[in-house]
Amino acid sequence: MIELAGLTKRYGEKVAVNNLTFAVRPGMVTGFLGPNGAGKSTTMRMILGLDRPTAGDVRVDGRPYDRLKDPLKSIGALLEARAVHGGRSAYHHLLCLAQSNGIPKRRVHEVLDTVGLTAVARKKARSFSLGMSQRLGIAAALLGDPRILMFDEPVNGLDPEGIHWIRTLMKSLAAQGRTVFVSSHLMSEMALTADHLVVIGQGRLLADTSMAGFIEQNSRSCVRIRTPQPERLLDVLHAAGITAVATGTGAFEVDGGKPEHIGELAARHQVVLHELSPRQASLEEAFMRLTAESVEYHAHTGTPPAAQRWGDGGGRS
Ligand SMILES: Nc1ncnc2c1ncn2[C@@H]1O[C@H](COP(=O)(O)OP(=O)(O)OP(=O)(O)O)[C@@H](O)[C@H]1O
Repeated sequence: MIELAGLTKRYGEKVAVNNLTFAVRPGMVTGFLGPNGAGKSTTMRMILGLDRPTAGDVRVDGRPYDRLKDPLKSIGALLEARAVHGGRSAYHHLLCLAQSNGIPKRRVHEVLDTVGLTAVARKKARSFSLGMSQRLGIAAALLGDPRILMFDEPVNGLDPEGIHWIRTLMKSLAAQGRTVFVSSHLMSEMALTADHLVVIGQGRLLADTSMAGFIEQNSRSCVRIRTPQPERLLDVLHAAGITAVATGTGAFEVDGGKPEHIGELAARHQVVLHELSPRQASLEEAFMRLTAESVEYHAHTGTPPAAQRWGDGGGRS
């Protein structure tokens, strides 16, 4: 378990992490989500004692990191995949780590096998691709057989096979009862991996929720309608107790409506429809709405907020 209480980090005027309180529990994958610059890496560095909090407290298995007896046996972390001595082979990198932490040599062979690097174990780390470096970083995290694992953006720059491998590994580590804490700025990735979500923006806690709860709250659907008889349609819908909102592009949207229900109503009242399409808000869009206020650097696309709310799956003339 990792516990944060009022954790805060300032760099001069900048508040990178602002009064974070939450717990990361065992037996599940907890996704740590936030836009770029939200404070994820700073939080993870404080968990590992690499950055000193300005205020608050963080504990790993009930203790501050620097009071852990065998840190690598309590928590393993991948923060920066390329932070390896490039002139060393994968085998020697892991062997040095094992020897300086009282970890038996056989674990080096075991973790090389787990991450699929046995065949290239004697090659210099500087010749490794990003995917191989990520695997080596994960092997180092697993070396002490820790109950807690922490990965900072582990799928960045990986090909689909590498992404699938990391996803499967994280789930299997959680299924073994371990605590798995993984950061990402992609909701779509977390939706496939995490059981629990902690969302931050500008250093503040925005959500601490189960993935299932987040999906249930944010997977609302709507129906998009276009008609050459808008006034008639609105009257028919209004009489049926249905609220339609104009999108500003000549179409209407009914939040949570069913297309068959609206289509039948329109047919019964002889209203001509040119479009009747169900739409689903994606989790990525729900995440963007949640963090919209806290994104530091917006890209100005010129797209109006109403059009960004729902997936634009075509149908626009
Ligand atoms: N050593 C530092 N000195 C000054 N400011 C810093 C330092 N480290 C981080 N920051 C600032 O703190 C904020 C949080 O940064 P952090 O790297 O923790 O965010 P992040 O969520 O990990 O972002 P990303 O997804 O881009 O990696 C940013 O505004 C960053 O510029």
